[in-house]
Amino acid sequence: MSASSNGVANGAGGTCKIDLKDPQLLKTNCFIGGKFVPAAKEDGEGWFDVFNPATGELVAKVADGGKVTTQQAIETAKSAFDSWKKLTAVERSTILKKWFDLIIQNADDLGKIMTTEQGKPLPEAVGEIKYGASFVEFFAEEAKRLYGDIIPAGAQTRALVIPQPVGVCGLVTPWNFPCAMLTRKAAPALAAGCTVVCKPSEMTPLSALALCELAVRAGVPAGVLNVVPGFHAQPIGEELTTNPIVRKISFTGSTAVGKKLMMQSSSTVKKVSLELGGLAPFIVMEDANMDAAVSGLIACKFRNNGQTCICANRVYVHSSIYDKFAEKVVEKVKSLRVGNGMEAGVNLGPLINEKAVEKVDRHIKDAVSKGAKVLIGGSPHSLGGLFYQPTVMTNMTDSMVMSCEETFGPVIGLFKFDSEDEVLKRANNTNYGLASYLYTSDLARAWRMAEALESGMVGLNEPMISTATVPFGGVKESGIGREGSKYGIAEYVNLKYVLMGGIVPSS
Ligand SMILES: NC(=O)c1ccc[n+]([C@@H]2O[C@H](COP(=O)([O-])OP(=O)(O)OC[C@H]3O[C@@H](n4cnc5c(N)ncnc54)[C@H](O)[C@@H]3O)[C@@H](O)[C@H]2O)c1
Ligand SMILES: O=CCCC(=O)O
Repeated sequence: MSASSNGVANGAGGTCKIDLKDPQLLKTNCFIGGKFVPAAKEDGEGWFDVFNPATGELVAKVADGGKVTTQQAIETAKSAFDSWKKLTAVERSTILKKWFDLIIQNADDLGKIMTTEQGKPLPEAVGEIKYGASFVEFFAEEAKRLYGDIIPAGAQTRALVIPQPVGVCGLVTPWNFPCAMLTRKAAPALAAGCTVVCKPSEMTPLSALALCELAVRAGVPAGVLNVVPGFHAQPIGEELTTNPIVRKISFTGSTAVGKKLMMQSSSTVKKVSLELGGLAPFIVMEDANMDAAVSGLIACKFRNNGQTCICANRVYVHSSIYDKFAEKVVEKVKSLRVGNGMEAGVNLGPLINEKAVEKVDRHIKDAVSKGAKVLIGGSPHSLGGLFYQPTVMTNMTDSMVMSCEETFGPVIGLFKFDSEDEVLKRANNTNYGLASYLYTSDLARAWRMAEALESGMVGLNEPMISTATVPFGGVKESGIGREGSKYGIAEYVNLKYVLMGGIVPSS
């Protein structure tokens, strides 16, 4: 079956038309060698459905790539690597800046595509497009600052260190930030001189493909950026991780899949970066500015309806302020509006799929069965479908699933604690270590606790920690490597050491 020219085809549950200023941004084929092409014959030349999580309508039928399509993309990226790496940093930077400009110019359309396939409210989707674009801008600049070193050596020698692009990179990205997770990888890779093959989530391939259309317009040469969408992730992932041409895998997604890709990548000893799951503790000390902590928690927890890897998952509140804090949080949650993200005034869209709804429901039921008290919400929303009520629970204990499993939904569970030592122990008692949040007015305590928290990132009296300029990433089973900042481009280079001899010292 083939998609119609605007990418919209008839589905049993109705179809969904996206009202775009530029309909050419809605692409449904694979993007290989600078062209939108069907999946390979050997992969069946099939299509898979992308649904709108708010309405259940079919948004588009997208080319269903597999192993052979991925092989073709890898070969294409390999051919493009030779000339792309030879461009000067300024030449690559100029192209990336053009891509950035086009993403910003088309932010409204890109936001509509994202809201339609992912569900987040339109203003939040447009916000993600701008956030995603900021990685392209940042790394366009950073391309020009990929410095090497000269190290003093012997009397007649000098040791040189040259950063060189690693080669073809396989980038695997999730559905929760379909634009920013891709640009956070592709922009530094391209800036460093690498070429890439991306596999977006099967739930949100349209955002990735729209970025490709803009890359063509920006002058990104054919084969430098390739995207293979596919319903079955495994064959694409297997090819990316075992094909010897691919020299680097960068993955964002669940810890379980990250471990698998890391293991698969070991057969060809690839460089690996992993941005995985989190279980962020959000700690409110007795000396915190309570209103700031409440607002911070709402911003942090409900970003993307709780479906963000750095969302607070365990909220620890000092026993002396616990009841008041809970009351204030409930007041704020009452004002959150749930609905279709295309409607004005909506704060929380749908969850991504049935599995996500079941997980949220399971976490709440587990907590309630062990003594938690639901102050607001606690069940699916009356809108039905994938909508869930924003929920606040008290009386949380460490025996509940929410204390050790990522919820990825709009649920706040408040855990009581009595001392700094106790809360640090409980916060660190997990294999995850992505983000932590701490609210306190005591500067010495802020330093002490920030240093003691076992996570790659800490928000100190601050819930919104992500920007292109800082190193994003986790410790323990939350990941390896950093994205964003000067450290983000380092993930896409190998350092070559050259010993230069024959230097005759001046007399
Ligand atoms: N640390 C971070 O920066 C970060 C950012 C966003 C999301 N996440 C995490 O991602 C998870 C949610 O995303 P998700 O549900 O899309 O995760 P997921 O692991 O199910 O999927 C992520 C991507 O991997 C693909 N995939 C799944 N199985 C694969 C396989 N066998 N081989 C190759 N690719 C495979 C999926 O199709 C998707 O493209 C959460 O755990 C969240 O915390 C982490
Ligand atoms: O889901 C995790 C990534 C979101 C972010 O970059 O802040």
